[in-house]
This record gives sequence, C-alpha cells and structure tokens, in this order.
Amino acid sequence: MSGKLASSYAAWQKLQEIYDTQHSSLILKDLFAQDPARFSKFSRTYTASTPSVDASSPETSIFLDFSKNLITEPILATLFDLVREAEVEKHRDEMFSGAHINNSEDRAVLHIALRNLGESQFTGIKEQGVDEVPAVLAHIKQFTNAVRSGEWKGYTGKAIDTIVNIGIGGSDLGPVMVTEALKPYAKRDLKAHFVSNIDGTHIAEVTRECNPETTLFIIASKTFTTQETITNAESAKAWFLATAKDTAHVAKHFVALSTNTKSVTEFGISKENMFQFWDWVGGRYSVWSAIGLSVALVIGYENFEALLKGAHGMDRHFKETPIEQNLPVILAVLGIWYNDFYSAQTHALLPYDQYLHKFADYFQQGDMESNGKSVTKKGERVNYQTGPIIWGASGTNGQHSFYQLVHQGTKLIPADFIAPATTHNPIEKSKHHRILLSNYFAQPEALAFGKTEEEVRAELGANAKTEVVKSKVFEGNRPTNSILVPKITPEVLGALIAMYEHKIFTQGAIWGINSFDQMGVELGKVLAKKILAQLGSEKDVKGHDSSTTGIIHQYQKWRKE
Ligand SMILES: O=P(O)(O)OC[C@H]1O[C@H](O)[C@@H](O)[C@@H](O)[C@@H]1O
Repeated sequence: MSGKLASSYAAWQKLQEIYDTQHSSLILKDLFAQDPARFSKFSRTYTASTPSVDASSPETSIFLDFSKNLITEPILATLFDLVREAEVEKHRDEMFSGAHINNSEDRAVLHIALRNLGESQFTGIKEQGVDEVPAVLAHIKQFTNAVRSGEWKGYTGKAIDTIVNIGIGGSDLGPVMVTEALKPYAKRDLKAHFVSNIDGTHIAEVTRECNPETTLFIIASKTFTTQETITNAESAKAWFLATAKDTAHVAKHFVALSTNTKSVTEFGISKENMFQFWDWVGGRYSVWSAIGLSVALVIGYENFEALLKGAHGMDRHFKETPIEQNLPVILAVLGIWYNDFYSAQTHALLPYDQYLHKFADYFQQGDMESNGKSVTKKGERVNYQTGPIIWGASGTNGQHSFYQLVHQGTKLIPADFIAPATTHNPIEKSKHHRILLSNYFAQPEALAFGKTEEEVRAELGANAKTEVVKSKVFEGNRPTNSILVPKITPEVLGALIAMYEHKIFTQGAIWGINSFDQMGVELGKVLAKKILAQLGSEKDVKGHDSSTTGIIHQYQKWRKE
C-alpha cells in the first residue's frame, strides 16, 4: 500500500511549475504549426494478436489520437515521470498478483482474472475462487444455450422469450450498456428488460409487457442485500406466483447472480440456479462475472466469451507495454493534467455510435464510484482534486444540446470522442455513417482551433456589429482525445471498457486513493432505513433537522395511499 499524497512527488511539483509558467502559451494552433510531426508523435495504436469472432471485422484495434491536447513532449515526459514516481507499475503488478489492494475492505481486485480464459499468467493467484472461474463460465454457457435453444422450458412447457434482469448499480449498468452496445449480435426474439429503480413504476411497467409463462427473472446482486433489488425481486415473485400459483414453479423462472448463497436460497432460488462470483469482483467491474449472464443470454455465449477475450487483450497491453505506449496510462495522465493543473471539473465521454448510448452512464459509476474519494489509502486528506465528474451522450445528439457550452462557455471540458470506422447499419450506402463521422472529425477540430475575430469579420463584412462578431468567435484551444476503432465487435468493446478501467486504476494509483471501495454510498442508505420506519405518522418523525422534518411532514399531508 502506498497511499502517498500525489502532491509530494517531484514530478507533480514540476508539472505545477510548468503549468504556471507555460499554460498561457500552450495554444494548439501554434503547437500544430510549430511541429508537422505532432500527430504521429501524439498518437498510438493498440492491436490484439487474436482475430475477432466477427469475420466481417477481424481486427481488434484501438487508435488513440491525443495530439489535440494542451501538451508538449516535455510535459508528457513529466507526466510519465509522475507515473514512475507514483510506482503505478508496481501497484498494477500487485493487482494482477492478487494482493489485497482494496485495503479498507481487505480484498483483492481480480476482475482481470475473470477474462483470463485458460492462459497461464495469473494461475499463481491464491485468492479463493479464482480457480472456480472456468466452472462458472461453463455453467453460464450451458444455461445460456439451454434458454436460447428453447430447451429450457417455463412451468407450462413453453420456451423463454423474455428475460428481466433485476439489479442496480454495477449489477445493472454493465448488463444494460453491453447488451445495448452489442445489439447487432443479439437474438432478436429474446426480449431483454432491466429493472433497477426502487420506484414501483419500473417493475410495474416491465411486468406489464411480460408473460409469466415465458419470462425468466435474473436477480443480480453481489451482496443480495440491496434494498432496491430485493424489493423488486420479491414483487416480481409475487407477480409471477399470482398466475403460476405453485412456488415449485419459481425454479423455472428465477435465477440468481450473487456471492451470497445463504440469502439466495432463503429467497427461494435453489443453488443449481445460482451463478456464483466472489468478493474480489467489485460491483462496477462485475459485468465480466456471472453478472454478465443477461449479456450472454442476449448475444450468445460465444460472443460473451469474445467480449472477455477482448478485455483480456487490453489487460495484457496494460500489464506488458511500456508506459509511453500504454493507452490507459496515456489517457490517465492527460486526465490528471486537466483535473489537477487546469482545474477542469468534468470529463465528457462522447461516443459517435448509437449503440454506445449508455457508455457514459456506465463509466459514471465506473469512474466516479472508483475515484470519488478525498482521503488517501493511509487516511490522509488529499490537497488536490481526485476523480472528475463523468458525463456525456452519444453524438450527434449532444451537439444539439450541450455542445454550445463546450465550445463557447467559460468551462474547460476535456472530452473523448469515440467512433467506429464501420457501422453495423450501412443503410443508404453508409450515407448516415459518413455524415456521423464527418461530425466526429469536425467537432474536435472546431474545439481545438476555433474561429478568430478576424475570420468572423471577414465572413460578415466590415459593417457587422461588434457584439454579433464577438458572439460568433470560438476561442478554441479546447482539448480532446479521438478514439477510433474498426467496428464495435465484442472484442473491441471488451478492449475499450478495459482500457477505461485501467485508466481509472492508473489515476487512482497516482492520487494515492483506494479506487475499489465505495463507502460513500452507505450514509444515505442508513438514513433512508431510519426514515422509512418513521413515515407512518407525523409524530414518529424525529431526530432530523427542520428541513428534513418539514419536507417529510409536507409529504405526509399530501399523500393518498
Ligand atoms: O450487486 P449489489 O450488491 O446489489 O450492489 C449494487 C450496487 O450497490 C451499491 O450502490 C454499490 O456498492 C455499488 O457498487 C453496487 O454495484
């Protein structure tokens, strides 16, 4: 465990000095003009050695152009010095060796072992459960094939045509994002729903579209104690039994994905219908585990395995590639440059691919739950910024919504533009895709180089009013990364997700924080339990501030039940 303050590193202090003395002269327009080789110096390609299962796009590659960042070679070199000084490689190797790097919960962090299918390099890991991974994958494969082929029957002998994943946080966002992203590989006659919110509206609306005879409920909860999930699961069971009557039929329609065998069996799901995982899989890193069952059901086991293999390729890249060529490390240090020296508060993820429309939502949890911490691993309060606010939407929708602020607002918003070269839907001879990609190329260009007052004046003519001219000026110099992939295949998606996971890891290691616990979600949960017990009558509402008491009283006056 290091847990050192990042600000104590010599490279950190040097970066501060560089920022203070140079940032006003770091102008992208000039940097590009001064160096014709800038693009080749600041771009990298990752390519996996094995071909994709999708024969139409066998290459698993990620191209990263980071030349439109406010950096020079010496700045990048100093950022890499910071990586070395913070011993990121040592921390990385500790993670891969199964050390308990999640120190507050005394746990290993081994989601990387879930996607290491049959290779030997992690077999030295002693952590309990790692050797059980192949058996769980075999269970997922057998079950997935049985449901998809129609061999698995519901209680009236009909095949399953609808699955409902009930889970929240990591037990929802990964399955939702990946099934959406890989929809082209989906079995279209198997409908998939995802219920997460405790709001009864969510389960009510989904069950309205389901037939109890042909619906399979997947109860996804690492702990199997999460209030939302257990309440929704109980309501789903009640809905099912209202028609099926006999509790013996539950076995055909409910399966569980969990680490908690006792609570699963108490709920009424038998051990054979439980897909196991282990406490060394963090919720937001669990889509690779049994939590991915809904993904495997929708896209088929072969494609699910391809997703895992794609991620594994990126794990090897992260583990084996020098930091100067290491995509997750490069993304991480660029993020730190803006977050900690330019005082950028947020980071936008902007996929130019409709299938990736949940990508930013997914990494909102992935990044913010991991690095939204303000004490180091040693318990010391940090004196710098840690995890950024992650947000975003798919292009081009965002352009017609929030890009105004990104282009001309007062805030610096570093952004990643992500796109596939080839679409799954080349309708109108790929006309749509060419238009989409022209926007994907244009936006970073506009953000970087802007439009000067002279250019606006030249366009509008000498008589243009000053205020109109000023309103049309784009200052530019807004940094972006452009990430291009051949196509969103299962392997490419796996590699993309793993790339961001390791970016988050690298930043957490530099900041000296524990990226693998999530204590911040606890306080609200405890208070909600206390309040739930007081909602019955006005006189029970005790022990709160006047605001909380007042709003509860107002609710009690208005409610009609
Ligand atoms: O799978 P579970 O145990 O139901 O947890 C669901 C979610 O709960 C909390 O919000 C956090 O711990 C998340 O990391 C987790 O993903």
